[in-house]
Amino acid sequence: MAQLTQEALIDIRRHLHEHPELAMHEFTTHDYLLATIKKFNQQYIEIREVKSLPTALLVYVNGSDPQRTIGYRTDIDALPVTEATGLPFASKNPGVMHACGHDIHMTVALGVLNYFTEHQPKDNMIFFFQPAEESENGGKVAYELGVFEGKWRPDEFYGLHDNPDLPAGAIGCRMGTLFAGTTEVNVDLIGKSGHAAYPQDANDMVVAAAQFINQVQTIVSRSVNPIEGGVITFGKLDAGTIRNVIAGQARIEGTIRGLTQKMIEHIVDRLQQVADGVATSYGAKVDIQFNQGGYLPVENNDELTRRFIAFAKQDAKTEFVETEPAMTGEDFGYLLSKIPGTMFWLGVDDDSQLHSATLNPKESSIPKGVGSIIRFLNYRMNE
Ligand SMILES: CC(=O)N[C@@H](CCC[C@H](N)C(=O)O)C(=O)O
Repeated sequence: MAQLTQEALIDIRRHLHEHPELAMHEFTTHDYLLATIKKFNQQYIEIREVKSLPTALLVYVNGSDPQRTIGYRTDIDALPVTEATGLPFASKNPGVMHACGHDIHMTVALGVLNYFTEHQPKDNMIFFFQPAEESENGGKVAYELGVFEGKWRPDEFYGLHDNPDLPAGAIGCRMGTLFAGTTEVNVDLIGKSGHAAYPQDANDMVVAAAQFINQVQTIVSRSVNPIEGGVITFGKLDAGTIRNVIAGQARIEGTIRGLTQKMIEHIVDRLQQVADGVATSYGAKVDIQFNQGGYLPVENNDELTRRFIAFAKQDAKTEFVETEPAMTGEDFGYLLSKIPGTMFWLGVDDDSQLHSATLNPKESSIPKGVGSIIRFLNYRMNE
């Protein structure tokens, strides 16, 4: 196959968009990526599958005169969101949608890989198609399985995330922290169910959950330095079965965000205190669990990011935007804690936010993103 045209890239993106799959279940996505890559020029590449992480895919590109190995990562999973875009290529998997733009990420990665299969790079390259970014931290899982050992360990790692607030195709980046660290929180409240008419004989966990949620609202407003900021969002609450039975149990699921590990730990401590307080005042069992997994703050490496930004600013065809840190999380933070690198934004110009059922990234961002990344990588390899 020759170099992919813009039309071919759009077809790829639409196919991926139509067939989204949840974290660690990206089997048809994996097969489609593999089939697509097998159509590329195989002369310089080696494709690798990982038995213990079956939806992951890696591709090694042999450089012509390698000084280093450059890694490029894309995530491949989708979200449990019911698509409401009305697009002709909307999701065919009910209740699942590429609502975070990973279809765009994969297409850009394929575009860049395809270019380097046609134009042998100077340095070696590794393309990592990573499962499970939205949950289950596929990047950390891969690292801990030893996927990046030996020649498969990049010296430096790059990856992008789409950004609806930036113009289509623009590249956004910053020195230091790009994304927050996140920690998942699950709270189980256990009291005693009973008849709606006899509250004195029951222990109502709807009321306890409401109290817990209300009290938590004071953590960020009263216990967090406003200059540093933090987020606690509960996206899910389950309690009770019917209007006239007092709920003996409730479950709350949420996520914490902070730009430093210290802030995350501070919020975790305060949540534990609020949970203990609600347990005491309601005579309930409140079990709170935290899981950070690989969602460490995304810390861009100074030297590599300075070079990346310098390139983007002077490249006439790249529109560069210096961005603020964002409270979105990314398990690329874990990989960047092990291997130096840079994460950056690709603008996709849309009114809908990430994780929204109406997210509709502008496809013109794809060829622009592919072009900017190829030019950056060639600059990096040849400076
Ligand atoms: C880019 C993006 O939206 N990433 C996710 C990462 C989720 C991390 C974890 N599962 C959590 O919910 O805390 C995000 O929600 O920011």
